[in-house]
Amino acid sequence: MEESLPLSVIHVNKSLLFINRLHTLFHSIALSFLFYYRLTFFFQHSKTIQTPFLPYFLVFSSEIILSFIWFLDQAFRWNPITRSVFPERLPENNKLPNIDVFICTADPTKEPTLDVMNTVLSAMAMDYPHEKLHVYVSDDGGSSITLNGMKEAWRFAKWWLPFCTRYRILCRCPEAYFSDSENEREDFSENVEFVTDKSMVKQKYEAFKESIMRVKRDTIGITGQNHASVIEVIQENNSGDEIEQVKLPLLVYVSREKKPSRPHNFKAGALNVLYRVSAVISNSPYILVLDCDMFCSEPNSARQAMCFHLDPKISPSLAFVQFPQKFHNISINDIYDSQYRSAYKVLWQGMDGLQGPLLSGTGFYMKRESLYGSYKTKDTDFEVQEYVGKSNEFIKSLKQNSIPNLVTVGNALPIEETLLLASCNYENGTKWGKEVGFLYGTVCEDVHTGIMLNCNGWNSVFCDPPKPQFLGNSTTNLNDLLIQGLRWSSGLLENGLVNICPLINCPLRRMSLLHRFCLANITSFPLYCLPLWCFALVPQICLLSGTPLYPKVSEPFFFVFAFIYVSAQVKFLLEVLSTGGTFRKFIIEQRMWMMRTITCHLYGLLDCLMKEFGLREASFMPTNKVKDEEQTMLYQSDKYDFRTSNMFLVPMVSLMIINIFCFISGIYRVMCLGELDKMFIQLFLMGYIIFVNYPIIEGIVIRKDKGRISTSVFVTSNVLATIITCALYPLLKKV
Ligand SMILES: O=c1ccn([C@@H]2O[C@H](COP(=O)(O)OP(=O)(O)O[C@H]3O[C@H](CO)[C@@H](O)[C@H](O)[C@H]3O)[C@@H](O)[C@H]2O)c(=O)[nH]1
Ligand SMILES: [Mn+2]
Repeated sequence: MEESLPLSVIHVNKSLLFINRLHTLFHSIALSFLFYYRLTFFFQHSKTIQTPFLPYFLVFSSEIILSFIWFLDQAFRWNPITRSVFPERLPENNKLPNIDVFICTADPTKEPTLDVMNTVLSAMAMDYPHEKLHVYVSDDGGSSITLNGMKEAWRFAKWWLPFCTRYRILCRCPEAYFSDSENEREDFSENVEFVTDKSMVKQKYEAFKESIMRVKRDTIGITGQNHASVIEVIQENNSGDEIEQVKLPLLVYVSREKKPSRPHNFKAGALNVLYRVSAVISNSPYILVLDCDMFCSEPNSARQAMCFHLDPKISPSLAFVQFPQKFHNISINDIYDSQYRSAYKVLWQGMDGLQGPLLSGTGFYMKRESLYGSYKTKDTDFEVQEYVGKSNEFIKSLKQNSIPNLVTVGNALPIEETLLLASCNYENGTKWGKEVGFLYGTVCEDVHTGIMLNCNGWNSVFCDPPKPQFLGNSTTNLNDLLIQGLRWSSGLLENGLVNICPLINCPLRRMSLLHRFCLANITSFPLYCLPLWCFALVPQICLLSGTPLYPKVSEPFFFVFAFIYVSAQVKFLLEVLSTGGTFRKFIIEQRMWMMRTITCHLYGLLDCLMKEFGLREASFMPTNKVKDEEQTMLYQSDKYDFRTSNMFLVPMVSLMIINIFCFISGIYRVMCLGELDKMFIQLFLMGYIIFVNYPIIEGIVIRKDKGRISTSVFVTSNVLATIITCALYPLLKKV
């Protein structure tokens, strides 16, 4: 009886589905009227040349691009689903499969060691048989600080893990646990033994913290870009500890070899080294990947993921179970939309109803086998070596089909072999990063790898339980956010335009059309920058010269445009409200969309093109994770921190100046020349842009704090705005 109960169920919100499809239908009809209107204009235009051609052409092209991306976007809304899991129905502990946990860190100055170790500890303390967990940390910085931190973490784990298990602690990240009193379980808070144990463990934690803080920078001779491979299994150093023997998960430090002359392929390169090294040590059939800033906040994710991986109906084609990225450092109003609401509350659910969500870089349980590529089709040993490299131990691990090499900790570990597997030259002439493992050639290795898996016929599952299983650090200032956004848009475009174009390059039988649309949408949405730049400039400058680009209010086609605007806004508002947002969030998300699109998506596009033409090298700048008091204060009081480079700020401010200037001139025209009927839509567009981006005006005019927009930026932006206006005005009027 027990056996027949499902491990997971799917929920479909029928009314949501109905509303979505109805909206798609009506909105598409309205868009076809819009196209009809524009095309008839071009048709008539060729006969009567009164109005300039260029602005119409630009606006119409922008409308086509926007509609195209909107159309692809509807695939996410077609069949959204959610899932629930029943981990209590899993087989007993000794029948559960082994799991290897991969944690990546790159730079101890940008990624504080204490935080990284908290991630390590939270993963070691998961509610899963400890002998079945193996935690591997990749240190791309090759820093003794990290290695030392892991030794300290290991010592502390001997106290932390038994404490978590004994009292069934919910939050297993020590820092989060000790800084939040709400983490206590009701049933123990009165218990005397618990209280003494807790204070004892807390003391140990303080000591652990101090020992990490105490370590001075001791990295003379090695730098992040130049060091030999180091692999060390963190072990008992029987220092006569008074504590009883506790079984801890295996903990391994891995720092791959790096040479300045050799490309190291960023995080994907690091993950592939962990993938090989772990194959000859533990070779677990499942892999959990975590960024160093993303800790396990609840201990159950492994069991929840197993509800899919061990389900005979889902498992055969299942590559990975993705959990959403959720963040612990987000303020109530979330002024930067740092939580990426739409991705993890709308898009991933939508893809889950098709072939499964995209790989999101962290918080996923991957089936080891899914990254083998087509190794099974290779016949001779020679072919296999050409494919995955020369390590016989590694090749053996593939054949063993996930039987662990290591059963008990303390066996002689193949360290020599692992050093070879972590060396720079190992991948020479093989298919690593092209067909095997995580893919190279992009700074969005996650999306790229996910798409490749889909193309090879693998599926994925989105698991978003009510309580967040993983909590990370999101970007909470404009500078970090825009730098990260630039990297993403450049990487995504690279995926979409260059590496694998999802619309064209996947075998049809392996991927449905709708899923293809989703992938195409995700990899091409940075192209939004083209229409948005156009809508931020062309109608504005045309208003100055009195060129109307839209139908008059008194014409019937006015209602087509009005309908499109209102229907898009209402649909979006409903979506925000129904996924836990507020009206304010609805405005904030539009603002961030505009700010990101105007700046980082444009630069991302340029970056991608330059990389394509060999003018620039790919770079992965890790996001800053060090907290800054002042910046946090601005963030918590909902003030934008405009301290970012001029490259980002000046275009934003210039466009705002142009919009305000044209809006005022527009009002004048309306008053003096009575052109409201003719110019209403253009005037409205400017009003809308100014209203949504009001904080920029505040940053220039009202604010006095350090995060405001400085006078020099304002002056530079004015110069740029004047140049743009003077250049475009005659062009848009005459051509
Ligand atoms: O050369 C590198 C660069 C980065 N990392 C690690 O990669 C992770 C992600 O880097 P982070 O700076 O935190 O970037 P984010 O923009 O926050 O990361 C998002 O975007 C990345 C792709 O651009 C994904 O890999 C991540 O999972 C996703 O959270 C971190 O653990 C880094 O330590 C490395 O190991 N080696
Ligand atoms: Mn991160």
